[in-house]
Amino acid sequence: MGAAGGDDSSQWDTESLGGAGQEERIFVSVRLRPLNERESLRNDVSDWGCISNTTIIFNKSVPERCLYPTAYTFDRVFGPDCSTKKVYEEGAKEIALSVLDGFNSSIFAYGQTSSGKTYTMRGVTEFAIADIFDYMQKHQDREFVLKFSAMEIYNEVVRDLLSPDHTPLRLLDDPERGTVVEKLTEETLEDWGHLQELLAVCDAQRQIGETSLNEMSSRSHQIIKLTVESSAHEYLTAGNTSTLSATVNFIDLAGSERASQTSSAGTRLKEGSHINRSLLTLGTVIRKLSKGRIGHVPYRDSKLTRILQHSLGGNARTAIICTMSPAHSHLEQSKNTLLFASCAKEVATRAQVNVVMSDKALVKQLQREMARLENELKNAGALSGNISVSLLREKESLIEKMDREMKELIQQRDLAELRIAELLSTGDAQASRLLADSDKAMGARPVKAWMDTCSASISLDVLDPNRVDLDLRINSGVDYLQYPGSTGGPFMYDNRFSEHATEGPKFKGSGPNQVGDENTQMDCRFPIETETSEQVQCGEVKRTTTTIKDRKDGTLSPILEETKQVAATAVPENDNEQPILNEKEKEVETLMQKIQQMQKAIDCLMGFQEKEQGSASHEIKGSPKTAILARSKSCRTTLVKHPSLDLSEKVEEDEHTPQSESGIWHRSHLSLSLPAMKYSAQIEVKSSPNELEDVFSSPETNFSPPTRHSRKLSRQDSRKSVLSVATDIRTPRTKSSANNGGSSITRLSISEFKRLRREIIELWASCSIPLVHRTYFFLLFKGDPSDFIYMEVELRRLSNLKDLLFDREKSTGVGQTVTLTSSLKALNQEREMLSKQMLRKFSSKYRESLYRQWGIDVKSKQRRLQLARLIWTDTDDMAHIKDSAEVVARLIGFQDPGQGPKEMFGLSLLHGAVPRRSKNWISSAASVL
Ligand SMILES: Nc1ncnc2c1ncn2[C@@H]1O[C@H](COP(=O)(O)OP(=O)(O)OP(=O)(O)O)[C@@H](O)[C@H]1O
Repeated sequence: MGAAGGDDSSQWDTESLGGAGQEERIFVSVRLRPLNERESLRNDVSDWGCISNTTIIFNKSVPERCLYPTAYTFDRVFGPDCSTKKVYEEGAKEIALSVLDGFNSSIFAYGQTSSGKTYTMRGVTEFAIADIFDYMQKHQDREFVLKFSAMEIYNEVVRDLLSPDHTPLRLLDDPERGTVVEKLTEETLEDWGHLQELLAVCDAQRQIGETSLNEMSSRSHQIIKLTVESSAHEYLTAGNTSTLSATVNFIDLAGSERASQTSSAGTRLKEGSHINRSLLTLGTVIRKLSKGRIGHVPYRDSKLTRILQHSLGGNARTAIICTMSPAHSHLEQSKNTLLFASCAKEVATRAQVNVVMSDKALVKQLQREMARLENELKNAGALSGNISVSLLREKESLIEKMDREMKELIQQRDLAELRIAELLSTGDAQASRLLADSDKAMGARPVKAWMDTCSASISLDVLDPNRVDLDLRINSGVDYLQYPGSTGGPFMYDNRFSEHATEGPKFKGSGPNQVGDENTQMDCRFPIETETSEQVQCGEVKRTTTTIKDRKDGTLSPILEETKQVAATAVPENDNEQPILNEKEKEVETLMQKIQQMQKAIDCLMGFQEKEQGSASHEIKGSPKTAILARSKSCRTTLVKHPSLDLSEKVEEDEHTPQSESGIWHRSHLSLSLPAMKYSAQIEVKSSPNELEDVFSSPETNFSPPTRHSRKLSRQDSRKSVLSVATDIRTPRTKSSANNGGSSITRLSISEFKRLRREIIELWASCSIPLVHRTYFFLLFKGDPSDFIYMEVELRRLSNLKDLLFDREKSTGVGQTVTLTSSLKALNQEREMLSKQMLRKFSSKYRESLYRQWGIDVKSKQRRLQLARLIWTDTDDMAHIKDSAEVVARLIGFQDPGQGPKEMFGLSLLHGAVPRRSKNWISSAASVL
């Protein structure tokens, strides 16, 4: 251990000391005193010897040696011949003088009674204080203040050794300084002489008693505290200096003793008991600390450990000098001392420089700190303001740029879609030519007449841009070829032949085509040529399962019969046409891929824009995002209104066979992939009016369900437009024949529509949604492409509402607290209201018919209420739902629900909400979502 405080260059350089907050082990040394006169007289032998500066060994001549370790190593070991000066220099000085650097420090003397603790500590204390005086002498640039105090802990009572008053002192817990002794006398040490006086007072005051082992046995623990405060003169005059303040403790513990050895009794015995108990606590604390502070450290179990808490593993540098008697008679006590020393050397402390600031300096420093913080705040504010403004501008320009790009992409996509439609629509010419060529080759009839009866439409599924639904229809009246598609999905290849048509397409049959055969495998190819003649395009209807139906009378129509024959004949492929076809396929593929890429970019841009604009709530997750490009190339309508056609009902009956009973509505699904392509052609685009017939018409009741509102969503909302573009492109030929009635608008996936509607209906029931809302929604949305958006929104709103209802009472954000119970209650009230309306709105005759229809006894009590409570209850029965909607619609007066636009479905789902129109149904819906 080197001398601390002696090196001027490092006195005030706390960092160079490396002790600021750094962990440091307790410095443990052992001092072995010589056998004293008494021991020598007893012919006691010395059991211990020091073999080096750090190792003490047990005397091998003693038989018990085998029971104990024979060698102990410590930071320093001092033999019997070592002077106290050396013990101080090498075992305590550095620690003691670190007080001059602002570190608290403690020097302990621990050992059995009469082992030389007092002898050692007296010397160490004097040497240390002498060095401190010396240091002060050498550092006139600083002003030092030494404060001396002393106390003893006698029989677990703290006493002031500098005061004649032996009143026990209280221990106080100070949050900063730890345990402090209240009213402890503190003398400012003036000089060496003063120190000697004070030490003498302490000696005089300390409890000393005679035991058989020590004539002057210390019966108490003595703690001498020397607090060193220092500050530089130059700063003192400026009034803003900080002061280093630290305390060094010189602790002379009472010695552990055996009553049998000390022959103590009475007072001595009691003293010894307290001494041993407090030393036991000290040993426990040291042992616990040596194991890494695991668990509770019982500092408060004794006043000694409580007062010395900081010195034992806290903010202090600590050195322990363990004193030992070498006498064989004290072997047991010596071993205990060495055991204690072994534990102590494992204990770590964490000393920090203690700086005390003067009030003036403190005020000045606080002012500086405040100014600095204010400055930082200003800078931060200015910086963040600048950042916010620039960030905002950046985002705005980004949004504008994205908007432009998005519009461009949408335009390109639309053009691409139109291009494909154009290619396909003009394909009939090519098809006619090729078919005619083929027919000529096989002596068949010209195909032009047949082609005039054909229709084709193409549907682009934006959700799955790889898919293009090609809808080819050949009208035939009652006879038809039906291509349900390999999967039986909703998109079917529609192929109807006109009764009067004389020609049909060429089929390359791959299986037997017997009259009346069903599920015949056929390979059907439709070569299509572009009108622009820029490139040749080919659409190919892949291998499909063909169902051939007879006339009612069991005979085949001529065209059907001929077609079947043609199909069975299997025209050989024209090798010359194949490259052309491939080229066309490639172009279509290129177009489709371009569309796909553009759509992705649009979606990406819009998604990002919404995110940027904080309008993510408008996003409709899981939306089918299906865009339709339906194009008729037929001179006749391809979707003929049939009196018995109720598509929605048919769909309900069989999801996997989307063909009408009459079989006049079929589609074929054609999937094509197209690479990117740039378009510049200007193609006239015209939107067709929505001409779908009301699939919910109810002939029995003459009820007029809502007519279609405009299916076309505003282009102002580009997202909406992307989601629900429904464009019908007609060639002049189509236009000229449009008045034949019907429409070529292609419906979206009916199974998807059904799935959504079913989910919605179930959620209506789960959430006890008002029947009026259900009715209006049910009647207004029937599967039109644009309906999907509304349905997705409705589904999402309902899902969220269900989460709310089934979770716990939550505010809906509209000032209402909705629970499942309250919804149900409101629903019951609505049913009661409807039952009352029945009396006013329905004639008794009609009511009776309703009772009978709904299986209610016409003479039973509360018949109207029964009916009101029956409607909208069976979510699985679509007929029930439809009838329920009809009843409610009549009661509420939805005579022309079509006047109520779809936009009204931004209204609240909650009971009591008055249906109203919303200017922006999406934002309204978003508020609920
Ligand atoms: N290293 C030493 N060299 C010579 N004499 C010593 C040494 N250590 C102690 N002594 C003597 O041994 C006797 C007991 O010493 P001291 O009183 O310091 O023991 P102690 O540990 O303080 O005992 P207690 O715990 O009973 O107070 C004293 O007379 C002292 O002078």
